[in-house]
Amino acid sequence: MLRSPGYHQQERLSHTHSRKDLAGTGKADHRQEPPAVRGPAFPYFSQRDAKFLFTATKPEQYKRLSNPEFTFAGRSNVGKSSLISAVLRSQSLVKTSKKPGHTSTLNFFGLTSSTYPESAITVVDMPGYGFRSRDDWGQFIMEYLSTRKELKRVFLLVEAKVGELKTTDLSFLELVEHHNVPTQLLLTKTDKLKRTDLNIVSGKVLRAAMDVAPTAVVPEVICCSYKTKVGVDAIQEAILRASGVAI
Ligand SMILES: Nc1nc2c(ncn2[C@@H]2O[C@H](COP(=O)(O)OP(=O)(O)OP(=O)(O)O)[C@@H](O)[C@H]2O)c(=O)[nH]1
Ligand SMILES: [Mg+2]
Repeated sequence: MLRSPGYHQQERLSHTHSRKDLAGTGKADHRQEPPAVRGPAFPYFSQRDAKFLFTATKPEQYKRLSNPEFTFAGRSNVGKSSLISAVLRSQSLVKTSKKPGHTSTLNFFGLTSSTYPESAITVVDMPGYGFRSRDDWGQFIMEYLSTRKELKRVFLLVEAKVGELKTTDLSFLELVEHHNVPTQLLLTKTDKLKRTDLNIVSGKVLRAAMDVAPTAVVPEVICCSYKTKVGVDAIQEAILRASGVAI
């Protein structure tokens, strides 16, 4: 059972769009604030350095870790690696590229410091599905999602400007529903969209995801941008709350 208890009881985060918002007046908060990542999770993340743990292209290569694991998934070029580098506050460690299909292995990262030499959480960067993805990637994803006991939550990234879930996203959601993996939508590159459009897109995407994966999908979208750093604090907070780390 991979579901984290009580995830649905999360407090409302800034830059998030909950199911309640969608049914209501559309007064969700999507302010594009200046690049300041100073939410309640900031002390935890700022006191630790990102550390590359290992890389994997097949299940035998990913080691067992006792820490809760958070995996960033989504179509190629949606901004997974960029967002991880912002969340972990390490631009040099996580490689990004303008070209889709850049990340080609499953890359595992931890957070450590001299005071806390053992990382308490793991963040995983997935290769994108869709454009230029490997033929056997679907099988690899399936094995990872179905067997990885450490997996606490998947963040499924959808580019705000695309404005909808593609067939590959829907297939991915069917998988997480089948394997009962809590999955939270991140609407990315929100700097490219007007706030009013963002409200509409958040609602549309969340409803579509919940139709396919009503049990797995966390009923709250985080709107984020690597460029402006909006929503990075909300992702950090979601990670710590789902891990049971006190903040
Ligand atoms: N405008 C804007 N561009 C972004 C943002 N996040 C990422 N990008 C750009 O989008 C491109 C792809 O970013 P990556 O982080 O490498 O995307 P990815 O999902 O890891 O891609 P793959 O590894 O190929 O699957 C890069 O050129 C980034 O600079 C954002 O928030 N806003
Ligand atoms: Mg990448």
